[in-house]
Order: sequence, then C-alpha cells, then structure tokens
Amino acid sequence: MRQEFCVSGQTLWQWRTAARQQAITANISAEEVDWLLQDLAGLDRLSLRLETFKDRAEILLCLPLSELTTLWEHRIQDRVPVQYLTGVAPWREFLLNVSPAVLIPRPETECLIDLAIAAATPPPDSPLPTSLLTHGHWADLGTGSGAIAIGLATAFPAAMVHAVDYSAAALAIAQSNAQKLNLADRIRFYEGSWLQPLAHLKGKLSGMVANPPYIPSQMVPDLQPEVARHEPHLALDGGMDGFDCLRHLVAAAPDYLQPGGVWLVETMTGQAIAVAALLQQQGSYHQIQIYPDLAGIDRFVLAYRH
Ligand SMILES: C[S@@+](CC[C@H](N)C(=O)[O-])C[C@H]1O[C@@H](n2cnc3c(N)ncnc32)[C@H](O)[C@@H]1O
Repeated sequence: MRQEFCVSGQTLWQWRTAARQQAITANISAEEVDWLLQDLAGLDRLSLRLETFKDRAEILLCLPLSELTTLWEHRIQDRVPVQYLTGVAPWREFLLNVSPAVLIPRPETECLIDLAIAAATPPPDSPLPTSLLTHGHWADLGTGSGAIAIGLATAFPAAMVHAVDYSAAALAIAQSNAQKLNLADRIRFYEGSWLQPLAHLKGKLSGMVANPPYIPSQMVPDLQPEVARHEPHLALDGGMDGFDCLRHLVAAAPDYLQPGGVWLVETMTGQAIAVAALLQQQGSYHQIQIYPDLAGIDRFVLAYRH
C-alpha cells in the first residue's frame, strides 16, 4: 500500500515558492515544480495555478517533505530530468513509466502515430488494401519506453505490434507500460538489434516505425546536461555523422516490409532530405515524403515499399 505523509497547505505553498525561485535562478522552468507536485502531492493544475491548495489544512504527499526537497535538489544541482524524478512522463493520452534506462518520450515523436494512421490509408496505386495495413504486423524499432508501440497498438486495434530494443532494461520499462495500459497481449517484445529478432516476419510487415538514435557522436556530450548526463547514450548516439541507424533501417527494411508496407522514421533537424535521398537510392521505395513537426521543422520521413 502507498504510504502517505501529511503537510499543511501553507507549508507546501512555502516549499513551492522557494522551489520555484530556485528553478528560476537555475534557468529551469518553474512549471516543473508543479509537475512534481501534481505527481507526488496529487494536486491538480488549477489549484496549483490559483494557489487554492494554500488554504487546505492537510495535503497528503506520497513521500516526506524532506525527500521531496532531496528530489528537487537533484533536479537543480544534478540536472536530473523531472520525469526521472517522478518516474512518469505524459505522452499522447498516456502516462508512461520512465527510468534512466529509457529516453524520455518527446512531444514531437507523438506525430509519428498520426503519420502512421494517415499512411495506413494507402495511396490509390498501392497494391495493398487498407485493412491489410491496419490489421497486419507493425514494428517499433528501438522502442525505449514503448511509447511508439503503445501508440500504434492503440491506433490499430486489430494489428499486432512488435517492439524491439537492444537494451534489456529499456524493454522491462516498455513491458511495464504495456501491462499498465492493458496492451500486453497486443505488443510482443524482443531484445536484439533492429530487425534482426523479427526474421519470422520477413516480407510480412505492414509498417515499420522508428525514432532511432540520430545525433552525431561528437555532439552528444554538448547536449543540454539533462540529456547528455542522464539519458542513455545508446538512445542518442547515431555514430560519426548521426546516420548509422538510419542507413541501416533504409537498407534492411525492404526484406521485412510487404509490398505497399510503410517505412516511417523520425530524424534530427537537417537530416530528412538526406534520408529521403538514401531511400531513393536504395531503389525499393516509392512515394517518399518528408513531414514537419509541430514547430515546422522537417523531421519525419515516410515511404512505401514497392
Ligand atoms: C531515440 S530512442 C527512442 C525511444 C522511443 N522509441 C521514443 O521514441 O521515445 C532510440 C532507442 O533505440 C534503441 N537502440 C539503440 N540501438 C539499437 C539497436 N541496435 N537495436 C535496437 N534498438 C536500439 C535505444 O536503446 C533506444 O531505446
């Protein structure tokens, strides 16, 4: 049973005011204090925003205030991302478990699911009926927290999703998320490298979706400290020019996708055009398209297997 610790609204208000000030001084968004309080003190956004919680005689925390202070010190001093402190991250309509074994799923990656849904309505000249795409086998390569696999399994209720990661620790988190969201029977998990564990699905995949590591190796240490010091480098480092995994996925996927199957990836700013060129050169793809993220940056590349 979850333990509870009682504080007065006034005490928590003072704690929040001090924590917000520390955030501003450390150049961290003061909003993050409220994310922590929403998760660990069960306060809602409105009562935090209007500060109505201040008048409550009792607020129940799921940890002592001293531990909350220690957590916040980790955020400020060690630059630990707040999602690793709370152990959860919101993504699409889900609240996903996260740990330092997995990349914190990013808002821009949410668009991959909308693109996959749109792509499952095939172009007029596709040999594949829509139902084959929405009912077939989809792969999430480099699943991390399982975000994309969970998004696909929810978007395509009649499909089977195959989620692969090289990291056993990441797969354990992804599995915990699938269980929490009652999707465990719709997602199969595989430990291994990219498509290699899916040999039994050669020529059968309706779609392949990936947000692979794409940051050039020498840029990784210079990323903001929350990322460089705390997120797994296996999830970030895309090799010398950042294209190692993208090149592999372009080359390997045609053996696994069925005719008309969807190839869809996220890329870093400035990479999309080169990925589209790689797909063109490979010769097995058509209808190659680049899509922007919500900030208007070209980020996603989609193609269909001939
Ligand atoms: C950028 S993260 C994406 C995680 C998650 N899909 C998301 O979008 O939040 C890349 C993922 O690829 C995994 N990965 C790295 N190399 C891999 C490989 N050779 N085979 C399979 N997965 C790999 C990492 O462990 C990490 O989980």
